[in-house]
Amino acid sequence: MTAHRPLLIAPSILAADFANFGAECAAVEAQGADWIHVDVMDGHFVPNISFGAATCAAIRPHIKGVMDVHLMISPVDAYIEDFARAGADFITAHVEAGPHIHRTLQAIRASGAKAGVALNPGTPASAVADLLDLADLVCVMTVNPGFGGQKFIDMSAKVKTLREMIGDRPIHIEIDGGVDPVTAPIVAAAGADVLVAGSAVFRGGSVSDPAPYGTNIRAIREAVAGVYV
Ligand SMILES: O=C(CO)[C@H](O)[C@H](O)COP(=O)(O)O
Ligand SMILES: [Fe+2]
Repeated sequence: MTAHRPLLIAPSILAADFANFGAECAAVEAQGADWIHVDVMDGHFVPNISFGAATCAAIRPHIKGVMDVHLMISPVDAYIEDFARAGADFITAHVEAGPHIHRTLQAIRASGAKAGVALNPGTPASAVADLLDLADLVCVMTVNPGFGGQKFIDMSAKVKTLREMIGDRPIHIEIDGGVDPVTAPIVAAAGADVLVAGSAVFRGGSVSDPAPYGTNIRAIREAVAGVYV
């Protein structure tokens, strides 16, 4: 099912120290993070405001690997170039964010970034059926977007459906929301290969004491080791 790709852990800096993003990104990468997940919220598509493209550009030099930008904004298209210029490797937009997600994914790829499409918990897998040729990543939300630290909503049936729909295409299935060592195996067994985790990674650590980040990342990896094959 997923044997051809490694399981990737993408800490969400929504749970990091906002006054210290650059150092937090470097610290969590040094502790074993595969990607850095960056949550952009506009107070309109979701009921919370986080930060925008200028913050992404500021943290980019502190990230050695992949910067994975999750846009919880509407409209999207006018801002794609800003996030691409900020150095996003993946730009993910929500299927619910507007009437023209197909055009949005085209625009993301045209910007040079890889294109992701996100699904809220209430949106079925079928919503991306005609988008897979334009997508490098499908993000399955396991919380209603807008806040970190929420309780996991089991979307494993949707993940299984997506994995079948995707087949052999090189498209990541990313899980976002409430991922920890208890919930990670549920979605990894269903076919997800990128796990976003904010609270469960940053809990207990800090830039001056980053070792807990590594412990928390390893705990998630060890929890999925038996089921991710
Ligand atoms: O997109 C998000 C919220 O809308 C965050 O990426 C997500 O909530 C991660 O945080 P946590 O692991 O604490 O749930
Ligand atoms: Fe996110």
